[in-house]
Amino acid sequence: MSVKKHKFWETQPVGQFKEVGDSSLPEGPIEPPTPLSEVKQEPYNLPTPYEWTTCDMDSEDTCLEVYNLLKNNYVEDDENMFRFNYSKEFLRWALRPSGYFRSWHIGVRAKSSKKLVAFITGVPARIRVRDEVVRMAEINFLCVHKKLRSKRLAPVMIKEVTRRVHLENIWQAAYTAGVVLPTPITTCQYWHRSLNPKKLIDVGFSRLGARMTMSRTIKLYKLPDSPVTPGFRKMELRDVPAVTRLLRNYLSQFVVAPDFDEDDVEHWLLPSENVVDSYLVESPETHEITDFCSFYTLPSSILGNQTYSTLKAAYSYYNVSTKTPLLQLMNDALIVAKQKDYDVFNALDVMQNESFLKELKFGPGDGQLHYYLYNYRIRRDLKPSELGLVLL
Ligand SMILES: CCCCCCCCCCCCCC(=O)CSCCNC(=O)CCNC(=O)[C@H](O)C(C)(C)COP(=O)(O)OP(=O)(O)OC[C@H]1O[C@@H](n2cnc3c(N)ncnc32)[C@H](O)[C@@H]1OP(=O)(O)O
Ligand SMILES: CN(C)Cc1n[nH]c2ccc(-c3ccc(F)cc3OCCn3ccnc3)cc12
Repeated sequence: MSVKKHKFWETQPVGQFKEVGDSSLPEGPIEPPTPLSEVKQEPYNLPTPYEWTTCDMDSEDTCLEVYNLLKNNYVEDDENMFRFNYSKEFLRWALRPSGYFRSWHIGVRAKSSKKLVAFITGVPARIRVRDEVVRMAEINFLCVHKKLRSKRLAPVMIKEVTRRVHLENIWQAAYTAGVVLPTPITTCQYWHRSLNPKKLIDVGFSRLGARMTMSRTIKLYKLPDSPVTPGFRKMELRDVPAVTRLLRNYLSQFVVAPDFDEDDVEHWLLPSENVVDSYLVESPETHEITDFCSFYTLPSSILGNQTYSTLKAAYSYYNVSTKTPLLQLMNDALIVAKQKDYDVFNALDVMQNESFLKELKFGPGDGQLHYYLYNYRIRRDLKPSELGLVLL
């Protein structure tokens, strides 16, 4: 039982720590929707020196401001050696799916300097929880400038994005965090597969194994020069209907998963240079599409290293295997990532990922990623293998 005081989160419609284990509480929304006329019409108050701003990600200048705020102030690993460095094109992709609301791309500026000092976003998504498809907001990119931390700005930003989501008649949300908050629906481990072990050791991401030399380590992680599966190729626009069928069928086995339609698949899974890569297996005999794998590109800045400034990382996204063994499919994903000069391939232990992690020489990461639902209780917390949702 956690004794931590969550002064803000205790006021929110989320599972509270003291309720953990009380399976008498019904599954579903914690609070009913409010009539739209009763939703607060005006923004929450910020401390005097600050003002709200809506960030138009189509604007090159604004997108650059958001990029720089995150590049300098967003998530770091536990040892503060790396910081996510989401690219501008990645941010535009992540924040503008079909049906997005510009008003959910919320910034805070200092009134005097007009500098962007904080950010939080939502994008609309249809998330299935068991048999219920729920319209939700996926909340992400919460960031307060390092100089403005511990001033209780985050709760104001969370309340403001909640208010703007409510105005669109959406009452649930999904989000993930590396920190424990009331109350995770599941807690995942992340794993790393070295592709460029020399660089990873040089920058301190990995350590040379005991009784291992560098050349032995390079050999250990060596991969073939090209994919081994016949019919393995990049996804194209014409594949959207087949990939949608394949993915919907695969995701139906999980307790929580996105309810992707063809529009969603076109946006989230069609390859986009330096943002998202997706491949499929088209049977050379029948031309049926039998398997699919994808990863997104999220570099991390390397803090305080003279030689290298950036870690090029691929993150496992959605993968479906119906004919090709998942192990072989994911090994082909590793092979193309290595071909494209990624340093490391990361994966969470969600979906069926656990079945390939150890065998493909992934090593465990040093932290966890917690998944949360807002205003939606589920009967008991899930195993990572019951989760079919990957947030960026
Ligand atoms: C119906 C629609 C609903 C939509 C909304 C749904 C909910 C969406 C929720 C958001 C989901 C975002 C998902 C996402 O973006 C992915 S998680 C990544 C979050 N961002 C970072 O870690 C970047 C670096 N850190 C920062 O910028 C600051 O430390 C942040 C801004 C994180 C906190 O700023 P700060 O200056 O360090 O702290 P105060 O302002 O003084 O505030 C302290 C309070 O904030 C609570 N806190 C700390 N970290 C949090 C986190 N990651 N989520 C939620 N709450 C978080 C903390 O527990 C405390 O509340 P408590 O006293 O109750 O414990
Ligand atoms: C998901 N999305 C919301 C971003 C996000 N927020 N908080 C996080 C905490 C961990 C991971 C994560 C997820 C998968 C993974 F393989 C490695 C990870 O972090 C490694 C540690 N690290 C942090 C920064 N640079 C390296 C992502 C996130």
